[in-house]
Amino acid sequence: MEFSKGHGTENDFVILPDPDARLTLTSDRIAALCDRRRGLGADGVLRVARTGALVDSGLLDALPDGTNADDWFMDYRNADGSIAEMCGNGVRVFAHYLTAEGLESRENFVVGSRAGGKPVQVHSTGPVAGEVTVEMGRVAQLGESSATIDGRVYPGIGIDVGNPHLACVDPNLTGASLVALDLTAPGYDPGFFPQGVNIEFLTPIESGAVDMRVHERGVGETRSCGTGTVAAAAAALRHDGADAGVVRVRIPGGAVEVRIEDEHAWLRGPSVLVAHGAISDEWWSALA
Ligand SMILES: N[C@H](CCC[C@H](N)C(=O)O)C(=O)O
Repeated sequence: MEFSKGHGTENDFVILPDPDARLTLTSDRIAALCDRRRGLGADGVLRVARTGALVDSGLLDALPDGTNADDWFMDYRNADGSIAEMCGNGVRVFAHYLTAEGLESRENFVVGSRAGGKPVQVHSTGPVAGEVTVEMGRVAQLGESSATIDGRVYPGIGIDVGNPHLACVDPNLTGASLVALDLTAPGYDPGFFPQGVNIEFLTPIESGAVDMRVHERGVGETRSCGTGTVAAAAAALRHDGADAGVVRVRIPGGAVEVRIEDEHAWLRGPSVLVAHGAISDEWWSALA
């Protein structure tokens, strides 16, 4: 079974080419594949399938808004096997993979996701390095909530980027003190986020940039979260009394640029394709 491995600012993914959506992606198989000891290791899995094939196989109830049957669809799974609506770093790696592998010849096209069609612009696409801008769509604020670490409360703002986020801007944080935070299991209000939540901790904007770390729903702390950088940028602009602007978001895995205008966001950043190989069919079949 063919696979590729790639990452966007060190948020890493196993890519499974499956145009006709024939693979059975149980949560046990995804969790085993993402396990960094018993599997290949990754923060998530990107199945590469035609949107129409996912509808025909019953994996999608209907074509998501902004997509057509022939579009490639990013069928994203978190490392714990759960399904998430959207993955911003994943769309960049997905678009880079499609163009580097010759599955897509256009520079501008739409990637399907459970949060709808995401228009992408592939600025560069080599066999290893790529650079992509994703039109992330609408960014909606959900109201104030908070996260906790070791009993300390971090006020934040709930933000919907297609998936749920709690972005906590802390004026007392610096890049250095951000590194010291224990992000093993930050607390949040399950009443406010009944489907779980991705939690970002960040500094206020200084010289057009913020520093951010993230604890991802279904994964744990990752070196980067694309939808999380969008939530962070929106929260940082709100902290400064603005609702539009360009923010450079520095994460442990690198840096991306987020532009927000009229409650819509664009995410620009790198993608790296690390490897291509084969997963043992016997190993895969033996998993439930
Ligand atoms: N863990 C997220 C999905 C992956 C998001 C992240 N990897 C990104 O790049 O946006 C969730 O359950 O909503």
